[in-house]
Amino acid sequence: MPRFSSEHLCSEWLAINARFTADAQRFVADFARQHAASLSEHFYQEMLADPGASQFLSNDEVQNRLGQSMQRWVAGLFAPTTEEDVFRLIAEQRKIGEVHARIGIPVHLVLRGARCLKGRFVHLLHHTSELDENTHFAATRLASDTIDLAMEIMGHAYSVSHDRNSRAEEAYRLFAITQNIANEKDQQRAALFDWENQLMFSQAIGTLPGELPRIQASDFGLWFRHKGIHAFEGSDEARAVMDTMEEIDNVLLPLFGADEQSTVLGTTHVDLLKDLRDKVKSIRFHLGNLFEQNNELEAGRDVLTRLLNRKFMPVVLGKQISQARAQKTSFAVLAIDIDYFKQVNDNHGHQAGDQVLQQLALILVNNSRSGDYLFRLGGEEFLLIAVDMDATRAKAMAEKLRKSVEREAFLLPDGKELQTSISVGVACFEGHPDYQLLLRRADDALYSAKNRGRNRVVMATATDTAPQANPPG
Ligand SMILES: Nc1nc2c(ncn2[C@@H]2O[C@H](COP(=O)(O)OP(=O)(O)OP(=O)(O)O)[C@@H](O)[C@H]2O)c(=O)[nH]1
Repeated sequence: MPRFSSEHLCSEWLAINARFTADAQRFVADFARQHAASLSEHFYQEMLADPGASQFLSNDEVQNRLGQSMQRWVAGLFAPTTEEDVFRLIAEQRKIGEVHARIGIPVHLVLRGARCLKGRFVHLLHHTSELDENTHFAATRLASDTIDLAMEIMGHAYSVSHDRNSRAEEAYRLFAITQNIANEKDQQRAALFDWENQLMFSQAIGTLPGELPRIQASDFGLWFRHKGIHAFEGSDEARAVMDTMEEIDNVLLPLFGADEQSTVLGTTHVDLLKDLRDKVKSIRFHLGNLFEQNNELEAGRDVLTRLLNRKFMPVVLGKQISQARAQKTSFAVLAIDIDYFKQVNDNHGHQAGDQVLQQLALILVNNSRSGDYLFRLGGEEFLLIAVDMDATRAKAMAEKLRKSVEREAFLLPDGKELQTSISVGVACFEGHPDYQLLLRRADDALYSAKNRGRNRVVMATATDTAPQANPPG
């Protein structure tokens, strides 16, 4: 999606301001600052009364934070004095748009919120007795145009981010259905070949048309109709495979069976065979393309450890958050990092380091449940998403993991053994819809575990409070 450059938007922002006198600009900026708190309060009253919007605002943390952010946003929007200020404002609107997309707030609610704010702003201006008619008119236009431009920038960032999230979501769905794409591809090609052989044999021995093996009922047909079609949903090629299978079963197969020289509706037996072969060829061709296009799905896994890589982390966290909010459950995020891993590489070589990473991945797999998600985020950093988990159990799980690593004798390529340890930062979902906040809390807790001496678990307690250390042992 093409987007206007920051320079272009900056010139538009400045052009809006330039249409008004310096006095009018100052007045609006002061007015916004003075009324930021009451505008924010009005906004939340209105939005909480809306059942569609209140689900995104029902959490205390959201309300407290958003109330303050909203006041800052209103107070800062009309006060740019330099180009640098405008660039900063543009970046801020983009960031807000991205957060809205990440949280999944429907765009109409964002626009509704903007309308509500604008209406209140105009209302307050209207009831300000000190204003002469000209200033009132200028202030209303300036406020309105500025909010519109801010919403436009926000809206654009929203759609770009939303598109990206949808593509990741789509890829994840596909990934989940067809776990090992290379295997699946070989298996399905073989299944298609099997059906073709069976058909040739059946028709060679004179099987009646009604009893010939139907492609839609074959292993390949079943897989494609029930799994493939979902995995490749929306693609023209998948539709073409479905149509071709239907045509083979419903049009071509009933024409078989007559003796070899006869013609059916002007079509000879040989023509029929050629037609069938062409149709199977086209299925094979489309299938190859479908798998080819989705080859990058394998990129969802880390090659060294076979854990998930960070590609699908936003999708998985987004899904967990929606589920936890809907079912009023909790889950935990464990940020895990090997201590002094650089020394392993330095002292024993990179290959030894790789082997340690693989063994650690195995310990993580063995100490988590099959519903949990394990990611290698890069280097020696791992992330465990422990589903249906409260803080007490998450802490126990992290401790168990830490102890398992501490006890493990890691085997090196030269046959020697090595002891190592991990630091873990644990954050539990608290109701905030933005997964970045949760990750940040887990990261801060991990950072704190490192600072306090490593080989320990630190729980990130409630938002904005200092993480609490859990002494090792
Ligand atoms: N063997 C191997 N090493 C890697 C890989 N990815 C990153 N590393 C190394 O991991 C090391 C990470 O070192 P640091 O970030 O300094 O952290 P550390 O030594 O573990 O220290 P603390 O985390 O502070 O306890 C670096 O030396 C990287 O080169 C990999 O895939 N294989």
